[in-house]
Amino acid sequence: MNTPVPYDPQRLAHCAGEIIVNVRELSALGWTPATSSNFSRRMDEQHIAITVSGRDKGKLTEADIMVVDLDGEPVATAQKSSAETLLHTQLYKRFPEIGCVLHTHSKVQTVASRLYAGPGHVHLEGYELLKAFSGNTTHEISVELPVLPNSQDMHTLAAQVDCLLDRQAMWGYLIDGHGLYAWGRDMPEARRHLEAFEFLLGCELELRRLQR
Ligand SMILES: CSCCC(=O)C(=O)COP(=O)(O)O
Ligand SMILES: [Zn+2]
Repeated sequence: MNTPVPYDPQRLAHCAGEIIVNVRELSALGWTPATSSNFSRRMDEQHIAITVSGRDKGKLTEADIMVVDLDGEPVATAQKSSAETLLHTQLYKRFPEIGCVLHTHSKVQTVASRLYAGPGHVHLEGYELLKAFSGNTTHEISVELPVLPNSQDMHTLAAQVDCLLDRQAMWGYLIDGHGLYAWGRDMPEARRHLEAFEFLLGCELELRRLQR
């Protein structure tokens, strides 16, 4: 067994505080029902602060945030990290610039994932809000939000995500019948991307309803 690399407890307190404040707000919107969803923040090059599995995400305290290494192994704790830890660490490992990963289960995200699982992506085009995604300076672009088949095997899901990342730059993906992953360089950017996807998916669902 490898000796765990120590981390700065003050940095953990800072990251945990950021997660707690933001996730309470997301939870109040109804995006984390029934203990679903998970959240993480990069602490340094080797440590990730992430939610403990199974906790009520609307009532997070510091005791509900733990540390894992980039392989998802718990550091200096016997707690069990999110069942979906691998989907977080794969992003941190691959992209050193990623600082925050947010996963939610809103109704809009879940319904959209079911409707667009067939084509395997949601085509988002013509919206001013597309400028919310970092790197986009005009609404005259389109974004393909991938939709992956769900699996209880995180290695299967992570392999699918890796294939997508080989092909395209992206700030998030949906999992069929499950929810949305979104990320950014820090918490505000990850949150902006998450909110933009939620809003744009809501628009697409509303348009489909009106066009019926
Ligand atoms: C009750 S939700 C099922 C698991 C899930 O999808 C999720 O997001 C929460 O899992 P965690 O282990 O992170 O609590
Ligand atoms: Zn989930």
